Amino acid sequence: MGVLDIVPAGVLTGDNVRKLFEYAKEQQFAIPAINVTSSSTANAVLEAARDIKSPIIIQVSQGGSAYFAGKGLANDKQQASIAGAVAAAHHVRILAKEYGVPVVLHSDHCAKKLLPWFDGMLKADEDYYKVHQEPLFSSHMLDLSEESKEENIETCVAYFKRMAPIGLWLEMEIGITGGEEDGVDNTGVDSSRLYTQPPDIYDVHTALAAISPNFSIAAAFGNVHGVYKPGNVRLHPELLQKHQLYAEEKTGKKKPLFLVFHGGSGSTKEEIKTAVENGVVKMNVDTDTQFAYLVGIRDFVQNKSGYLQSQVGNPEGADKPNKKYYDPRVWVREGEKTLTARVKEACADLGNVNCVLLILQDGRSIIGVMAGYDQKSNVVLSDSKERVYSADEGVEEIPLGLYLVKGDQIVLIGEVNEALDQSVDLATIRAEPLPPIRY
Ligand SMILES: O=C(CO)COP(=O)(O)O
Ligand SMILES: O=C[C@H](O)COP(=O)(O)O
Ligand SMILES: [Zn+2]
Ligand SMILES: [Zn+2]
Repeated sequence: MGVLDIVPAGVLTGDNVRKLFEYAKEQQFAIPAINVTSSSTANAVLEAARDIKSPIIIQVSQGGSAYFAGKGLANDKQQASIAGAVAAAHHVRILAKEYGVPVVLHSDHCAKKLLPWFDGMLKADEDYYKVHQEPLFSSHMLDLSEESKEENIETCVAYFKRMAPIGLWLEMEIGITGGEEDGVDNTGVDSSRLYTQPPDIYDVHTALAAISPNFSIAAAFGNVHGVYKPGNVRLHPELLQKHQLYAEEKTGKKKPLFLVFHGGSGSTKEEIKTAVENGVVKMNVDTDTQFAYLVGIRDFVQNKSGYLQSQVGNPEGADKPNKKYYDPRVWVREGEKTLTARVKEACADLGNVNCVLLILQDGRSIIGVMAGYDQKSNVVLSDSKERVYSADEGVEEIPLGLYLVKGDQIVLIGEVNEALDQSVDLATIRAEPLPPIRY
């Protein structure tokens, strides 16, 4: 049974969102939530999900929404953030079905001072509901964690009463995510506030469960936005088990909480695994995917420098045109490929892969991601480049194995007898010199 037996492809709303998260909790995997800021980044995320046949969460922050609308627009009343979020939502709604994967369409942190942005999105959801009997978005986050617990819960309850009847999921935050988020600088916050206590979580659960089961809690366990030098961030995902046990004792239900992991970038595979074991169903990743998007473009600009200095004239001749190098569809595409690869890695870390996935890497350097699906006759392998290799296209069954992506070619390095989801340290298996490290 796969995820498409549980929920349909396309943007999910209402009980389908809960069904997906319930399935994830049961099966002990989580879904990455990737911040997008443009159609290009949104498409690259959808492409990753499509390649590995996995559900995905696409989210926009308040600043990301304004960027989606265009930085040239005024945003003094959150009008650009509202319009940008709505535009992003329609874009994702139209394309999610084409990519054929379930998508949770979400808005990220909304602090008290940004509530006009939230109000604008909620109005768009209500208007959409009148026509389509479902909201525009799947879910929204409220982040009143800077305020008192009472005010935080009260605000969430008031909004949730409006959201639940139209099929919107609510994510709320209690305890503070360190680092920076839109207009809120939590870099100097007292470290005790970075770890939420079980009774506080349970108070949230009690207040929201009285309205609807469709909500999740971003509990702080030392999470920080951004990536810093090792040792700066002390993540304690094992604390999440205490929240589950506390709520379990009170409610009599096993692992009753849907938990959200903020600040996913830079986390170790072990930390991620522990979080998922303790009921995390969503992990936010922004900083690492921002960097991944840069890498492909950076490398292209560096490697093709001689072709990018003028419209005409390159190392092959003074009269050679360079259009096929400076066309944004060429160089932006390189960023999309490296972003797609990083999203697949996040999916693999979270166990959110409905096929065989091989990540070829040297330490933290990804040099290729292979997604495959082998049902004997129907092999599909993607090298996270343009092509998807499939049996239908006349490519014969491709054995499961360790592959090296070399230019447009995929080279089999070694066969593997059983399906596996794993990262492969190329240094231990390579039979030939490493290609240039791309990541
Ligand atoms: O939590 C996040 C967005 O809400 C993302 O955090 P990172 O940028 O640290 O991945
Ligand atoms: O809040 C965390 C997310 O990474 C959003 O970031 P942003 O506000 O820079 O868009
Ligand atoms: Zn916060
Ligand atoms: Zn966050």
